[in-house]
Amino acid sequence: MSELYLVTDTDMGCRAGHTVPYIVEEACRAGVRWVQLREKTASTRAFVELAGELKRITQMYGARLIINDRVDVALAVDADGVHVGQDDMPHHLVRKLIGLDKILGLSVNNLTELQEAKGADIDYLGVAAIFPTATKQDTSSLLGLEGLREICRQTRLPTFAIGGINAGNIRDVMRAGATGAAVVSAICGHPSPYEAARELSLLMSE
Ligand SMILES: Cc1ncc(COP(=O)(O)OP(=O)(O)O)c(N)n1
Ligand SMILES: Cc1nc(C(=O)O)sc1CCOP(=O)(O)O
Ligand SMILES: [Mg+2]
Repeated sequence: MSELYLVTDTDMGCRAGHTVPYIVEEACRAGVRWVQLREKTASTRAFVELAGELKRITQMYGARLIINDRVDVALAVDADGVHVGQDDMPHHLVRKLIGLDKILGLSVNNLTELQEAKGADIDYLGVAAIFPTATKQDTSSLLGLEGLREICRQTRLPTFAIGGINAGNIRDVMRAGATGAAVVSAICGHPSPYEAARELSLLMSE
């Protein structure tokens, strides 16, 4: 199964002429099985409606739907899980709210945060940021491939690298020991999300 993880961006999709449901369906058609709905400015109503639409699409393809930051939205649409970072709701409270059966992802940006996450009831780590990215403004300092390699070496949890990953560097990311790679612009900003996802999947399995 492809461990390519699509994180959505409505504005970026719009600029490329795509809606988020279109991007998600094309990516799923290309084999993507991890989808995170990330909406930083949408109203709660719009967020829930989009999440419901993505739930139908991801279910059709057997892909997981993860909701960024918002436990309430995840619960409202019975999503597969939630992804939180260091400034979001603490992961132990998220776990309490979503229950044991849902997927919980946590961002770690350095080795200290990795240590703090030891023993926590989380299912995977988002390891960030690997390379420079224009997609998120408030990123932590860059880990680079060396930082990624060290974090992967020190954990048994699945690791999804994120930040500036594209067709030119995804093989290096996988060689550094990541379980998978999470991307926004490489798929959402591409003229063909299907072709982009196919190429990335092929490269990461080489
Ligand atoms: C897979 C994955 N990894 C990291 C992040 C970043 O989460 P966070 O630090 O909470 O930042 P925002 O995405 O909420 O801006 C992620 N979303 N997904
Ligand atoms: C959602 C997200 N989190 C990051 C972090 O550093 O925590 S970087 C990022 C966006 C990654 O976008 P792109 O694939 O276009 O570089
Ligand atoms: Mg967050």
